[in-house]
Amino acid sequence: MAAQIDGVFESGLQQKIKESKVLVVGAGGIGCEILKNLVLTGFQDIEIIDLDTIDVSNLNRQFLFHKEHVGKSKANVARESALTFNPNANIKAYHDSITTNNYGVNFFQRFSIVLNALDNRAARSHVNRLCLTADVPLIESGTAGYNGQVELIKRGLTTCYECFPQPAQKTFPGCTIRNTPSEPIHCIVWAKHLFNQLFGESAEDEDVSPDTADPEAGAEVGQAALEKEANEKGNVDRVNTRTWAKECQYDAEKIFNKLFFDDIKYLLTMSNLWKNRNPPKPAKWDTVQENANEEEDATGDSVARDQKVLSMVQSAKLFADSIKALELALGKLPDGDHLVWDKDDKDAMDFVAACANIRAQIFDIPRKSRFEIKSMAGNIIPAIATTNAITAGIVVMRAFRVLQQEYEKCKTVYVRLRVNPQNQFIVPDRTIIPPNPKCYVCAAKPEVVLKLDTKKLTVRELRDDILIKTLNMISPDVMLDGANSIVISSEEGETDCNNAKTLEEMKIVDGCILKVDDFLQNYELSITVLHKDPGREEAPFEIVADADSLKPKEAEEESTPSAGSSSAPGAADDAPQPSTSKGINGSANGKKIAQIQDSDDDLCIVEDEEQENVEGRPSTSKPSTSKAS
Ligand SMILES: Nc1ncnc2c1ncn2[C@@H]1O[C@H](COP(=O)(O)OP(=O)(O)OP(=O)(O)O)[C@@H](O)[C@H]1O
Ligand SMILES: [Zn+2]
Repeated sequence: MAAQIDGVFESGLQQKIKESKVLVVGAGGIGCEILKNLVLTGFQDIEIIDLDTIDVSNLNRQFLFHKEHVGKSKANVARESALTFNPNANIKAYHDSITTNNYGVNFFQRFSIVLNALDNRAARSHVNRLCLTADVPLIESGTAGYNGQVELIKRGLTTCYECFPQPAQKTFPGCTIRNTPSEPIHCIVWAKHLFNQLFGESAEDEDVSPDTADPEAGAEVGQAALEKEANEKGNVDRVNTRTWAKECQYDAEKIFNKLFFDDIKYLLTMSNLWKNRNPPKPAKWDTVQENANEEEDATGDSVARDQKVLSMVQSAKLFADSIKALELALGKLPDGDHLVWDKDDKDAMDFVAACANIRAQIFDIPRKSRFEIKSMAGNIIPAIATTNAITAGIVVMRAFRVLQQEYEKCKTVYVRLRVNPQNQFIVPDRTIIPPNPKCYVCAAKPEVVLKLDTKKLTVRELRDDILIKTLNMISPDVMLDGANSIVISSEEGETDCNNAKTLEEMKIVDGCILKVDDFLQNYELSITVLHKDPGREEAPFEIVADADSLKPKEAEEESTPSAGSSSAPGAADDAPQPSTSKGINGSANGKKIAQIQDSDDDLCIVEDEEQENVEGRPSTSKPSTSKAS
C-alpha cells in the first residue's frame, strides 16, 4: 500500500510506525475508522478492545461490520475486517471492558501509544488514569454530530482528561422526578427508573413512588398522608415494586392503576406541593378505556408511528403491550437476572415512551413523540459518519507526531461544521495547555473537597454516587485519616455492615479527611469532607477540585492565576457546559465556538509547520466529554 512506499512518509516515520505497538480502546464509530487507518498506514502491531457486540444500528457507519456480523463481538469482527486490508498486520482483539482488572498498568505499559475511541466518561477517565500512571501517551477523541475533537494527553506535558471540571451530567432532584415533574424530561427519567424497578437492576435512588421525605411537602404532611392512606385502605402496601408486579403477574391494568391513580391520589394528599402548582389528575384504566373506541389505533408503519404523539388511550395500549413483552423477556432469563434498558430495544423503548406520556398527561406536561422521547432518553446526538472519519484521520496523524516525539505539534484539534473566518473547519488550539497543578487526578498529590450532608449521606451513597459515578473510580478503598478505620473496602462483603450508616455515624464529620485508593487505577485521592445542609433543589453533594476556590472572596482576588490552574484561560468558561453527557466539550458551547472562530490559527492541521496564532486564545483547556459514535 502507498503508505509503505519509501518517500511517502518523512524519513524515519515509516520505521517508527512498523516498530510501534498501539492499543485502540473502542471499536465503534471512531474505533473502526482508526483501525482501518492504522492498518493502511503500515502499523503492524495493534490491539483493540471493545466490550460490545454489533447492533443493526451500527451498520450505517461502522463500516467494518456487515449484516451477517450482527450479534458478534465488535473487536473480533473489526480485527477480521481490518486484516483484509492488510493481512500482514498483527491484530489482537479483546471482547472485554477496558475497566476490568485484566488491563492494569502492566498491560498499558506495553504500548507505544493508546488511542481512545470510547463513548463514556467512566471508561475515558479510567484509561486516562492508567495511561498517566504507565506514562504512555494517550490520544483522546470524540464526536458529537458535526463536531469532533482530538487531543493528546501526555503526563507532565498536557492537561489530562480530568484536569478541569467536566460539565455536570444533568441529573434531577429525586423529589422532582417522584413528586413534582414539570418538564417532559422529568417524566422520561421517571419512566426509565420505572423500567429498572420492574424489569431491570433496581437502584435505591431510582424509586418511582411518591417521596414522603420531600422537604417541600413537610415531613409531617407526608407522614400524615401516609397514615391517612393507611386508615383508608387498612394497610399501606409498601412492598418492593418488582415483587408486587410479579405477584400480580404483571397485570397491566393493576400496574396502571397503582402508578397512575393510587400513587397520584397519594401525591395529592401532600397538599403543600400543590399550593403553587397545578395538581396532577389521577388516571384510571377503566376511564381511559372508555375513550378507546374513539381513538385510532397507534399501530402502522414504524416511521409514522415514531413521529406521532400518542394520545392517552394509545399510550395505555402501548403500556399494556410492552409490559407483556418485557415480562416475557424477563421470564426467559435465569432466576435473579434482569433486563437492561436500551433505547434500541423496541419493547423497552415503547414502555418508556408510553409511561412518560401517561405521566406527562397527568401532570399537564406536553407529550412527546416516540422519536423525541428516544432522543431524550438516550441522550442522542446523531452520529455523522464523515465527522468520525475526519476525526479518526486526525487521531492517526497525531499518532505519527507522537511517534516522532513532536509533542509540541500535538495541539488539541476541533472539527467544525462551518469554517471560521480563517476558512478553517479543522481548527487547532493555539497552544498546548499544560496540566492543571490542582487536578484531582494528575497533580502530585490529588485532593478534593467534598461538601455534603454528613448526617444524611450514607456510606453506600459515598461509594456508588460519589466515588464511582462521579469520580469515576472502579473499586475504591476508603480509610478515615487519623482514625485508621476502614470505611469502604474493595474486598467484596468486607465492609457491607457500614453501607447503610451515615457518614456521621462512621465519625466522618466536618473537616475529616478520607484517604481513597483505587488499586485498579493506581489512583490515590485525599478527600476533605465539609458538612452542608442541602436545600430541596440542591444537589446532595458538591465536589470542589480546587481547595483554594473555597477561600473567602478577598483572599481569592489576591491570588494570581497561574497558567494551567483552574483559572487558566478556558477553564472558567468551561464550567457551565451543555448538560448532555455526550455533548462535546468546548464545542456544543456557543461561547467556546466563538473563541475558536476568533482565532487566527494554523491554516490546516495537516501542514507540518503550524503557524502560531497571533490573535486567538487557547480555545479550551478541557478534555473531551464527547461520544465516539
Ligand atoms: N469500558 C469499555 N471497554 C471497552 N469498550 C468500551 C467501553 N465502554 C464503551 N466501549 C465501546 O466504545 C465504543 C464507542 O463507540 P460508539 O460511540 O460508536 O458507540 P456505539 O454503541 O457503537 O454507537 P451508539 O451508541 O451510537 O449506538 C462502543 O463500541 C462501546 O462498546
Ligand atoms: Zn489532570
